[in-house]
Amino acid sequence: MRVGVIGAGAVGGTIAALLDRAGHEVEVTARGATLAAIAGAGLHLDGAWGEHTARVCAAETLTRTPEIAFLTTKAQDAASALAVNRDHLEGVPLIVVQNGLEGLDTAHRVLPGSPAFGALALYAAQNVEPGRVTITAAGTTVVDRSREATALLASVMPAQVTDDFRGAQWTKLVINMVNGTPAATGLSVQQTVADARLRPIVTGLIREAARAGLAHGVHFDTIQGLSHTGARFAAAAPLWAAQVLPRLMARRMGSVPNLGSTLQSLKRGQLTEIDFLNGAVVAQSAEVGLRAPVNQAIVDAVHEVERTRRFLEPGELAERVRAEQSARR
Ligand SMILES: NC(=O)C1=CN([C@@H]2O[C@H](COP(=O)(O)OP(=O)(O)OC[C@H]3O[C@@H](n4cnc5c(N)ncnc54)[C@H](OP(=O)(O)O)[C@@H]3O)[C@@H](O)[C@H]2O)C=CC1
Ligand SMILES: CC(C)(CO)C(=O)C(=O)O
Repeated sequence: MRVGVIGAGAVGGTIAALLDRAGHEVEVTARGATLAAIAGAGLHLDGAWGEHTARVCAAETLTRTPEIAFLTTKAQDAASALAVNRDHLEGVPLIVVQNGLEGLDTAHRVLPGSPAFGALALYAAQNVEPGRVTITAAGTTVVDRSREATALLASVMPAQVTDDFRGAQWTKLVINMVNGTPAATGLSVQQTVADARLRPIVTGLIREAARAGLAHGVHFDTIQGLSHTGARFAAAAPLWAAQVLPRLMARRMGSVPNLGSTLQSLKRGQLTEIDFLNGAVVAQSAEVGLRAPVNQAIVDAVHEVERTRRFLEPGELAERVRAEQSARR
């Protein structure tokens, strides 16, 4: 199949390399150092799904019209990345592999004539350097309704379809509550969950996300072991008891340190997706009259790190969270 991948970073690089290995005709879009690396030495994948160097076509924008396309940029780049590829994406099935709640709406807005489906990656991919990606933890991809896209992905990696993408998106948003604390501190997900000062923060983030979803009437689709019952537990249980949830999430990631995709952006000197993750929890909470001070404190902390390039010490972050909680009481 002719496949287009918009944004050959960690997730896009993984999808492109695995589909190339399976014999598909893959074209990726990339820019700067990533484009130069892929054009020169190919796209290199290693880790949980084996090693492969994909000699894929690479350009700043698509040069031909694919039969199916994947959008794999960070959420803040989605609209502009789609717009510059509009000529080759009109009418083409588009799979938006993105965290947060907005990717699919963005695709519908920018490309109203293209059938768009969401997808949620539950593996951990690290863009170790331009054109080189390592899978640090295997996991499935949950795909919104499209049997065609699910079959294509399932031929190269674990993938499953869901008919309740909104419920799955919210469950994934809850899972992504593990991203912010590493981005604020520079530590891995496993380290933040192991730290007695940071684990209550991660738990508080999860709790606020679960409460917001429930208040919006979301039925959380079960993914990666987190079910609607689990989300209700996260929302209602005392903080000490709910700490089992981040522990389970971290355990699923295995022993290879997982930075999470948000910290990876900071390590490359880029802005993050934090407004689309913890920022989404703050916004969704406000819509239903709830407060989300832990998420607000993390959004502020990560924006500070974006500006100053200085990670916060765990105790310092815990103090910021406490201050935000008492200010909003
Ligand atoms: N990494 C992971 O383990 C997981 C990530 N996700 C989600 O998947 C999505 C993608 O994340 P991830 O792969 O980590 O992100 P990356 O930052 O690694 O990759 C995104 C890539 O898109 C490129 N890009 C952005 N705009 C354009 C454009 N206009 N044209 C061409 N390329 C562009 C970026 O280039 P540049 O560097 O030049 O900006 C970058 O290489 C996010 O929503 C993330 O939350 C979900 C599950 C796991
Ligand atoms: C599931 C997880 C946490 C994997 O790293 C992810 O979605 C991310 O890093 O954005």
